[in-house]
Amino acid sequence: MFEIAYSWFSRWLNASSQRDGAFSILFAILGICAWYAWVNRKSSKPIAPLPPGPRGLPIVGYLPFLGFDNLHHAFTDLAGAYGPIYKLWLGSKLTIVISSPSLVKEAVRDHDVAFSERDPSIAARVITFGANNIVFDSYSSPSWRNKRRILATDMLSNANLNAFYGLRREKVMKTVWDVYKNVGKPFDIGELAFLTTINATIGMMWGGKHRGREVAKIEGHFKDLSSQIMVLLARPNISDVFPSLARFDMQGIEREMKKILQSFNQLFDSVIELRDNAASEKEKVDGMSGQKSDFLQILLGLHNDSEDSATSFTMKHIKGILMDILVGGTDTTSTMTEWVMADLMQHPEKMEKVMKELCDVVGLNNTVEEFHLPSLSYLNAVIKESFRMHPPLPLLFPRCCGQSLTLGGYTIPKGSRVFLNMWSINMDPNIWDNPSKFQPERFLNDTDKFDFRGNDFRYLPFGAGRRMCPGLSLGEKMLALLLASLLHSFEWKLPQGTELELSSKFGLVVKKKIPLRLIPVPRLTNPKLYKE
Ligand code: HEM
Repeated sequence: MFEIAYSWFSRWLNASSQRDGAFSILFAILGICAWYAWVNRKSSKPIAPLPPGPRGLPIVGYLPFLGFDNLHHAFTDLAGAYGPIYKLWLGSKLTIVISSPSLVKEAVRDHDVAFSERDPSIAARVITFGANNIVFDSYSSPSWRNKRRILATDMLSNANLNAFYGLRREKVMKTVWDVYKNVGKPFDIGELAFLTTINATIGMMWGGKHRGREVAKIEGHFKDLSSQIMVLLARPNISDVFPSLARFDMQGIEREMKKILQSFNQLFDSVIELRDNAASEKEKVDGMSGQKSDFLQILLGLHNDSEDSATSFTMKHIKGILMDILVGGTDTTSTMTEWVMADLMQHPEKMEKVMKELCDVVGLNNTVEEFHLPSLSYLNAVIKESFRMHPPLPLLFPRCCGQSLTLGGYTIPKGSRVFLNMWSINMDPNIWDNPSKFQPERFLNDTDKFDFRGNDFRYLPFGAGRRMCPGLSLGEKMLALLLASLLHSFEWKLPQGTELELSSKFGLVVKKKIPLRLIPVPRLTNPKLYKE
C-alpha cells in the first residue's frame, strides 16, 4: 500500500511542472469567480433610501410652501408629518431636517467630521469677505482650523476673559447709570442690551479711545447694520437655489449685502490704519484699549501673507474674525437678554424669586460682581429655560454633509444642506414635561446635566461638536452679568396701556417681533451705587 502511494506521489511530482500551469489557470478562474461573487453580493446589498418628505413642485420643489416667517416652526410642523428625519427639495438643493436627540447625536458626534461642513449662501459669502471668517469657512480648509484656534485659545482664553472683566463691568455699570438718569421713561430692552454688549465688545476688540470720528460714526449704526445682516442672511435667495440665475441677483440681496460690507470694510480699514500709525509700540498695545492686549493687537501680531495656506493669516482672515465677533457675538447676547426679561415679565412670580435671590446673594446695598454669578442658581435656571424656549439660533448654523453616509437608516447624499432643528427638540412633549410652560425649576436640580457644553443632545443652545460656538464663555458671562445687574438695580414695569406678547421674528438670530419696552424703578438703597 505504502509503495503504491509512494509511486503515485513520485509520478505526480515528476509531472508537476506540467501541472503547475494547469493549476495556476484553475486557481485564477476560481479566484475571479470568488471576486465576482463577492462584488455582486456587495452591490446587491440594498442601498438605504433617502429620508421621506413632502412632495414639492417641479423645479422649485417645496420652496413656495414653506412660508419663511418662522422657518423653525414650519420645520417642526413637517416633522409631525414625516418624522424626526425628512428631506425637502428647496429648488435644486436637497435639504435634510433632523429633529430628534438621537439623530442629532449621530450627526454631530458619530459623524462629526462629515457634518462639520458649511454651505454658505451668496449673502453669507459676501458679508464674510468670501467665507474667510470662522462661521462659514469650510471645515476642510486649513485656515478654518487656524482661525478657530486663534479665536478660542489666543483671544478668548480664560486669562484674557478675566483680564477683560473690568471692561465688561465698566460698560454694564455705564448702562445702569444711563438708565438711572432716565428713570420713569420707557427703555427698549433689546437696544439697551445691544448697546451695552457692542460697547463691551468694541472695548475688547480695539479699545474705546482714539478711534477717530469716522470709526465712531459707523459704530453708531451698528445695530441697524447687524439687524439688516441677520435678515438678509435668513431671507431665501433664488440665486442660492438656482445657481444658474445667480448673476441676475433677482432679489437684490447680493447688492444690499455688498453695501453693508462696504461700511464694515471701511470701519476695519480705519481701525487697522489707526493702529498701524500709532506712534510707539507702547501706544499700540496700551493706547487703544487701556487693556494689556486687545483682540486687534493679537490678530495683527499674527498677520502673515505666506503662500502656505495652513499657516497664512491674511487681512481677509482678520476681518472675517472681527466680523464674527461683532455680528455673531453681540446680536445673540443682546437678543437673549431681551427674551429673558420678557419671560420674567410674563411670569411675575418667577421675577419675584429672581429679585429675592439677588437681594440675598448680592444685597441691596451692593452692586453685582462676576463672582456673585455662580451663586445665583435661580437666575441661572431662568436663563436656561429662556434658552430652551427661545434659542437665538433655533436651527444652529446650517451644516452641509461632506460625504455620503447613512443616518437613521437613510442615505444622506454628499452636499445636502442639513438643519438641526433644536427648537423642535426643545418643545417636544416626549422629552420635556409640559414644554410650552415657562418652568425654570426643571433646571434647578440637574445643573450639571443641562450645561451649555454640547454634551446633552436634548439641549444645545450653543451647538455641539467641532462647530460648536467658541464664544460660549464670553456670551455666558456677558449675558449673566448684564441681566443680574439690570434686575438687581431696578424693578421693571410695563408702560401703562401696553400688553406683553412673546411672538418672534425669524432671522438668522430669532428676535422678539415687538421690542420689549419697560420702565425702570430704582431698587438699590444708596443712590451712589448707580454712579459709574
Ligand atoms: C448668547 C450668546 C451666543 C449664542 C447663543 C451663540 C450660539 C451659537 C451657535 C448655536 C453656533 C452654531 C454652532 C453649531 O453649528 O453647532 C455658534 C457658532 C459660532 N459662534 Fe456663537 N453664540 C453666542 C455668542 C458668541 C460670541 C460672544 C462669539 C464670539 C466672540 C461667538 C462666535 C461664534 C463663532 C465664530 C461660531 C462659528 C463656529 C464654527 O463654525 O466653527 N458666539 N454660536
